[in-house]
Amino acid sequence: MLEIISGISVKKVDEGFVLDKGISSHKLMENAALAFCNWFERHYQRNDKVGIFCGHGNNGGDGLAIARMLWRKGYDVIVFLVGENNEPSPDCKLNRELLPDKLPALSMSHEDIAHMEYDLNIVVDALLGVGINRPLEGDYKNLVNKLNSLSGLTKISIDIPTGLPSDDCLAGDAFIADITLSFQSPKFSLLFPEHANYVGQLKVVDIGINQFYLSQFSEGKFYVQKKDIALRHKNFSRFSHKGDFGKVMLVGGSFGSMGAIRMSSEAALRTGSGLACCMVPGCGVDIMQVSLPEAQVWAKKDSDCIDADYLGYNFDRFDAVGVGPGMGTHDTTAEFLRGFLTKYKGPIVVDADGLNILAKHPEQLSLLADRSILTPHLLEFERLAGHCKNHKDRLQKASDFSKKHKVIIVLKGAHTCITFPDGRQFFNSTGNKHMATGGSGDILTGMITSFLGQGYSFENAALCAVFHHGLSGEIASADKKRGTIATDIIKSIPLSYLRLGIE
Ligand SMILES: NC(=O)C1=CN([C@@H]2O[C@H](COP(=O)(O)OP(=O)(O)OC[C@H]3O[C@@H](n4cnc5c(N)ncnc54)[C@H](OP(=O)(O)O)[C@@H]3O)[C@@H](O)[C@H]2O)[C@H](O)CC1
Ligand SMILES: [K+]
Repeated sequence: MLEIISGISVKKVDEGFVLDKGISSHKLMENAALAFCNWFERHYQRNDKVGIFCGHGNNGGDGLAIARMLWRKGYDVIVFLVGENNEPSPDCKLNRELLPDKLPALSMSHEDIAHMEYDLNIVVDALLGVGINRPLEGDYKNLVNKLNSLSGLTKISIDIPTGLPSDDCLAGDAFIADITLSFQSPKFSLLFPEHANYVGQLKVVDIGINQFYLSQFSEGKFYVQKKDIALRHKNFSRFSHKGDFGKVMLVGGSFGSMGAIRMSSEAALRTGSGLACCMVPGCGVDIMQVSLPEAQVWAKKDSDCIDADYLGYNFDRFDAVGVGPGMGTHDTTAEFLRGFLTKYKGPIVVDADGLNILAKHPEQLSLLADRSILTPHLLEFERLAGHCKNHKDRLQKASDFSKKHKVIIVLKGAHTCITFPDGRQFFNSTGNKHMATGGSGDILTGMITSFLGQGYSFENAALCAVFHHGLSGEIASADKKRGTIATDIIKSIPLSYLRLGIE
C-alpha cells in the first residue's frame, strides 16, 4: 500500500534512499524523468509541440531532464526557463548545463511572460513542486496565470500543480492541469476536492523508491491501488455453497423511496452474497419482488415506513446488516434504529437516512457496535460531526470521530477516504465524476454489507467494496460518460471482479 507522506518528508526520503543505494540525487532525478517520459510516450505523438516550463528548484530540474529525454526521442520540445534570478538547486543547475545546444531554451523575462505567444499543443508545468513555501508571486504567479488562460492545449503538471502546497489548502494562485503525474506517491493535497480542478486526472508513477524508505515517514495515510486489493479477496473453493457466501439483510425504503434499498440489495447480490433479504415497509413489497426476484423480502403489511414493530424480527440469522437507504427519518423509524442498534451486534453498515437519524439523535451513537461502518457523503458527515472549514479539517474530524465512537468512517467522494479508529486513513484510487449520480452511494452500502457477510474483515470489506465500487463506475461510464446511472454501475460489478482476475 502506498504511503502518502508529507512534502517535507519527500526530501528526507530522497536523501535516505540516495545515501543507502549509493546513487547520486541526479540519478534519482533521471529515474523520475524517465518514468515521466515512458508514460508520455505512450500517450503523445512525436509531432506534438511540447513547451516545458522549468523553475529553479528540483521540480524545474525534473522538467529539464524530461526536456532532454523527450528531445532525444524526437519530440518537438521548447524549454522555458523561469526564476533565473534565484540560485538554482544543484540538480537543476546540472540539468540546465546538460541541455543539448540544439534544444531551444528561452529565458522568460517579465515582458516575455506578458506577451507570450507560442504555438504549443502540450504545456508541461515543471515550475515548482513540493518545495513551495508561500503563495505564488512575481514571475511565477504571472506565468501560471498566463498559462491558465491558454485554451485548446493539454496541460500536464509534474509532481504537483505549481502553487498547490503539498499538505494544505491552496492560498493564492495555482496552475490548472488536465493531468498531474505525481512521483512515487500522491501528495496529500492532490486528494482534496477543493483542488480537483487544479489536479485534473491524477496519475502516480513509480520512480523506484521502495516502501521501506517511505514507511519510515509514515503518517498512517495510504493510497489504495489495484495491486493492494486483489490480495485482500477471499478464495472460495469449488465445494463452497450458498451459506459460505453469507446471508445479508438490507433495511430501508419508505413510501416513494424504494429505489435506494432495491439498488443496495441488487448490489449485495452482484457482489456475491449467497442470500440477500430486504426489510422494507409494506408499500414496497410488490416493488421489490417484481424488480428483484432474487431477493427475499420481509415487511409489515400496510406500512409506509420501517417502524418499531419491525424489531420483532430475528436479525441474528444474518451475517451482516446494512441499514438506511431510502428509509426516511420519521420518529418511528428512529425508534426502530435505536432498538436495532441495541439488539443486533453483528457487522453493520449505516448509510443515508440511517446516518441522518444518528445526526438527529446523537445519543444513539453510543449504541453502535465497535467497528460499525458508517458511509456518509460530505454533507451527511458534517451533519454528524459538525461544520468543516475545508477537506483537511474534514479528514481530521473523520479521524477524531472514528476514534471517539470506535467506528469506521467511509467518507464518500472523489478519492473516498476510509478512516479506522486507530487513525489510519486509506484513500481510494478508482472512480470518476460520472459516478456522482443518485443511487451510487446505495450501491456501496450493498457492496460493503455483502463483503462483511462473506466473512471479510471490517478492513478488507471496506477497502474491497470502495475499490470495486469505483472500478465498476469507471467500467460503466466508459461508453456512457455523463449519461451513466446507478444501475449501470451495479451491472459492472461482475466486470470489476474480472479486471482483478477474481472469479
Ligand atoms: N521522491 C520524489 O518525489 C522526487 C522529487 N523530485 C522533485 O523535486 C521536487 C521538489 O524540489 P524542491 O527543490 O524541494 O522544490 P521546488 O522545485 O518546488 O522549488 C523550491 C524552490 O522554490 C522556492 N520557492 C518556494 N515557494 C516559492 C514561491 N511561492 N515562488 C517562488 N519560489 C518559491 C524555494 O526557494 P526559496 O529560497 O525562495 O524559499 C525553493 O528553492 C518535487 O516536487 C519533485 O518534482 C526529484 O526530482 C526526484 C525525487
Ligand atoms: K509542478
